[in-house]
Amino acid sequence: MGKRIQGWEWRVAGWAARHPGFVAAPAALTAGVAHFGPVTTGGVMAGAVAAGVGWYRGHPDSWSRIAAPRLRAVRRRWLSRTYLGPWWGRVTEACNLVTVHRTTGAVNVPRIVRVRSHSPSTETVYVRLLLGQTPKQWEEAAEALAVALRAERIGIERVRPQVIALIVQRSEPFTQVIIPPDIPAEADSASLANVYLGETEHGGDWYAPLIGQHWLIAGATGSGKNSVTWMALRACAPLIRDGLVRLHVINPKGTELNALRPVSYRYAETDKDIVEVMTSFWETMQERKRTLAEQGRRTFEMSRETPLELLVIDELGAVTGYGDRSLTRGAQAVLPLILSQARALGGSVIGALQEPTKDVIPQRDLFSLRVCLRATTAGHPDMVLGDDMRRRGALADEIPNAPESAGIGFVVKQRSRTPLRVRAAYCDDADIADLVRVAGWPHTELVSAG
Ligand SMILES: Nc1ncnc2c1ncn2[C@@H]1O[C@H](COP(=O)(O)OP(=O)(O)OP(=O)(O)O)[C@@H](O)[C@H]1O
Repeated sequence: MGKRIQGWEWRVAGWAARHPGFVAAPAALTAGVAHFGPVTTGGVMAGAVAAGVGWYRGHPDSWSRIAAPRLRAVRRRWLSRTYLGPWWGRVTEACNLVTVHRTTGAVNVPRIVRVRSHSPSTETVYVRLLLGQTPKQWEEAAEALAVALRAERIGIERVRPQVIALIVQRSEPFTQVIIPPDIPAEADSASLANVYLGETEHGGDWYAPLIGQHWLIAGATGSGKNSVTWMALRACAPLIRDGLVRLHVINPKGTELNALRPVSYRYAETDKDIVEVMTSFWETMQERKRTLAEQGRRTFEMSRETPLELLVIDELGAVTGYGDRSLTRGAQAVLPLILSQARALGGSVIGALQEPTKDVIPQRDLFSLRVCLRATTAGHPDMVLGDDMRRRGALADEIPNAPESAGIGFVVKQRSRTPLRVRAAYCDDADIADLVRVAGWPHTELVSAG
């Protein structure tokens, strides 16, 4: 007893039940030809193809959102050998992802439930776990799987208790610099609830809220950290002009961001000025707390009386960690307070960082958007994005150190805790000048420190 395995006809029937399209399509075709004749059936099929072409030409956006992922998935699933039974069986066996029945000796291969391909460079393969398997086992095998499937990298995501998704990155999705859209002539607070930053690996736009949020951008030198900051400031430009956003800029290196000096409410480069600007930022927040209490309001609303106070810190590491003691002591006295309390009061922080070590970012979780651009060591992605993020695919340390890869990095999709590859749009000098022009006119109340 116990040596028998299921007959092949049952397995075929099971497969057909799981893939009804393979039975339904030939059946419908045969029935169509028998019933209406080959000409009519051919005509209907040609009509369907023409409708598809019409959709593709007429509404490319909805086509790429709805039809393309499915069609690409069909091609990947059935027309390349990668996910076909025999090869998939070999790959999973070689990566120790099959189980063997103790008595029958039958090899159980994890089943592919569905394939979707949201962008030409990636596909998401939904796999049903075998009894006794854990997603962790797949995470550990991700690197071997990537080699076997000839992918650049594979990320694992838990979908529901027994189903995981393999996010298979075949090639680099970002081969071109992303040009930023025009600065809006008019803007309202809604535009800061959804700031355009660039593109995601799925070919969609990358947005993040800024109001009531803090952002942390980590990346080695030359990784393009400032692009994210510039994109935020582009969204703010008309609001800065209208007095609805006030910029507090801390620029210890005195580079690039010094273009913001004319449009900053407060600007600092030297240690003394930096401490002063940060302290006064905190005082403004305390003042705001009193104002809101007097007005009997519990939440902040952006207005000329209570503008969004935006603190931009280039080189957060120098300010909180390895700078002069007078600087770091002063900064450490107020920054934790700002990070923990300013959000509700209309204060946001954007901090850029080169070396994301623990002492430099003690309050990582207070930053709601964390971007990890090219990193110099394998430990950095997890330090910025959270535990296990590198293993799940945030291979920021493998982004090539080349200008062609600048602005590429990872964020974490909060709901699924999965890394998402993104690329920030690139503002060149002319774009920055444009931003300063829009934000500066007719700015009148400048108070610059330093
Ligand atoms: N988003 C981007 N897309 C394409 N190229 C970019 C992008 N951002 C930056 N670059 C290119 O990469 C180069 C380096 O960028 P940049 O000096 O701004 O990086 P950084 O991380 O801010 O550097 P640092 O830490 O040294 O200030 C730029 O000269 C530019 O050519």
